[in-house]
Amino acid sequence: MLLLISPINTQEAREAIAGGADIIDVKNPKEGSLGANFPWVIKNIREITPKDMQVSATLGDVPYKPGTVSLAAAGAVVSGADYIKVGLYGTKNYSEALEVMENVVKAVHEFNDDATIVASGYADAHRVGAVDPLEIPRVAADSGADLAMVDTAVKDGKTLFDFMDEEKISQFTTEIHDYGLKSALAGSVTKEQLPLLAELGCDVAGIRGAACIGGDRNSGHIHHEAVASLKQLVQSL
Ligand SMILES: O=C[C@H](O)COP(=O)(O)O
Repeated sequence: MLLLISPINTQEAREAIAGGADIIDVKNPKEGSLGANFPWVIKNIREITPKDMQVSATLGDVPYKPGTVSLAAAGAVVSGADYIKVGLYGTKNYSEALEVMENVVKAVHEFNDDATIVASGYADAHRVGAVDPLEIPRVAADSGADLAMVDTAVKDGKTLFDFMDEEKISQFTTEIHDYGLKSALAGSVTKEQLPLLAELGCDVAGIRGAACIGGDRNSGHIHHEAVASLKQLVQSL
């Protein structure tokens, strides 16, 4: 299992790199669960990140606007991201989500054929009217993406497991593996939950809160010691 850590600026990115994160996921929590950051932040973080380490960028909790979202995807790739995450927030069903993802895949591949593309749904999709998370593996596979992910849309202390039980998570990871693709799981995941995530077939664990001092994704800051302790655990699994 790989450890994806979500910094908001270069200072936090340095901490995540020093702590041994596998993927540096540039994010802007002020704009939501998968909030997008600015192109210059992505560019600056790419510049300080070792070349063999992937830099991810979230495009936001995106609306059902395939043109807008594919333009954002192109912007993220041009800014240096080689791992593109799309939060399918404003898409209500499989066909809307597929339309957005197909256009993102096309836009990303115009600039970088090797980039990794992640279709992300939300475990608590019912709270915001988004597409059912169990549709995401099919959306990822049919659109040509590389990973299917779930996160939580509302960051109010509830975790992934408050909305998806072990059986549903397993169903999600098994389906995406059957397509020959990978799974990513997030949603206020704690260090203690990492062994269970690995057991349930998680290929990439996405974390911000648990990598921050005090464990708060908004008021805290990523610290290399917290990241190193997560990484040590992940490596032992
Ligand atoms: O991509 C993963 C997210 O950054 C997870 O953030 P969180 O651990 O604060 O829910």
